[in-house]
Amino acid sequence: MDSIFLSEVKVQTRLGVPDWERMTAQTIVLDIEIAMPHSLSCQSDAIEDTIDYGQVVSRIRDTLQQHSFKLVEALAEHVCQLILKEFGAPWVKIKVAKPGILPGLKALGVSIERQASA
Ligand SMILES: Nc1nc2c(c(=O)[nH]1)N=C([C@H](O)[C@@H](O)CO)CN2
Repeated sequence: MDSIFLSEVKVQTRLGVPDWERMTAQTIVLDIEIAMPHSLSCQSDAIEDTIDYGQVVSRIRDTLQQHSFKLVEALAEHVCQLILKEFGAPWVKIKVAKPGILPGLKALGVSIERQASA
């Protein structure tokens, strides 16, 4: 399986269980792996034959600016479903990290993976 990876993508979004936390945007960090539907672009050298990672990042920033979530789990699911449906990926794995939330640790969050439904 060929895949695209996006490491430590910083995104501004409103996220958190308490209402006050969702009143202003905070920085979250995403690590994303996206399976490619095929490996055609390796031979064709054409952007049309692959998932354009620049468009993926742009779409994620756009949707997370418009939406607000309480849980990192719900945010991760939203981004997974967007990538599967809008970019035709067969599989995606996402790690969502919230840095600097609790004292004594660098970041916390979730990692989920999803497959496109048949
Ligand atoms: N499993 C989770 N636990 C918690 C979350 C979450 O998104 N998933 N969020 C919070 C709060 O938003 C916290 O990060 C800041 O007040 C607590 N636990």
